[in-house]
Amino acid sequence: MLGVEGLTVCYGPQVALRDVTLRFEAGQFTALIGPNGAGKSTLLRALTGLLGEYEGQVTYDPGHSARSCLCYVPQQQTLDWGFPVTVWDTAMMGRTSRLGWGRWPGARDRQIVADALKETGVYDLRHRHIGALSGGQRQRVLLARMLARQGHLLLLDEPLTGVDVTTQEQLMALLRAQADQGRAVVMVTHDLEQARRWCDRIVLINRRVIADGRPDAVYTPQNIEATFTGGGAHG
Ligand SMILES: Nc1ncnc2c1ncn2[C@@H]1O[C@H](COP(=O)(O)OP(=O)(O)OP(=O)(O)O)[C@@H](O)[C@H]1O
Repeated sequence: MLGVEGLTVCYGPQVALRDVTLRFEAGQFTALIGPNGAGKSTLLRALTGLLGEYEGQVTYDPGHSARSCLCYVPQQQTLDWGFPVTVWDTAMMGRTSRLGWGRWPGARDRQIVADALKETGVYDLRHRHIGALSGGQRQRVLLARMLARQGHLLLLDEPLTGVDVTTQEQLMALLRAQADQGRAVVMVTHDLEQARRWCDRIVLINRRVIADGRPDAVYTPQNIEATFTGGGAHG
């Protein structure tokens, strides 16, 4: 459905990713796991088409373009939470980005946004300014915006950061359900155990792919060591 082939990304002399080939399928919930600076966010940005220069290819299946199908939830701290918009407006952005220029949201769009806010548990906060929310509430709003867009490819960069344990479980169940409904879900996380419980597939990455497969097959001491001791970066 979506993938990269031979992807190499450099920031000046720094190699962020080297010759990465991965394919993400509909109905699959994948966790991207690796240490800080492993290139996980860079990989997600490449998949969105936001990355400027790279070697290799980003591929979409025919009929699926990034423009119409993709939902990207960046790391919470990379966003401007002082921007003067409400929870409702933010979720509606997921809809308007889908509609395109010159088309105004109608009753159906408002219903979709209301449903997304209810599903993520922030409907009652819809009139609140986004700057007045807690970290967990902000994350729920970002997921509501993602749901409102109704895309098929969901890319999430550390969606559980700053979220309490109960909320984390709710959000993971929500993402699992998205995959079960036929969407491709790709999530960057640092939580190995949570990924094991909820995801079909784990990709261990440290500038290159160290291991890729079902959680039990991937979580070997050798793979974990190669990923987190830096062996992956130069090996
Ligand atoms: N815009 C940029 N300019 C220069 N270097 C960058 C840029 N973006 C990322 N890097 C570098 O590329 C490497 C990979 O960064 P990236 O953010 O993709 O890693 P990550 O695995 O998502 O890390 P983290 O878990 O800390 O979010 C890091 O060494 C980072 O410093």
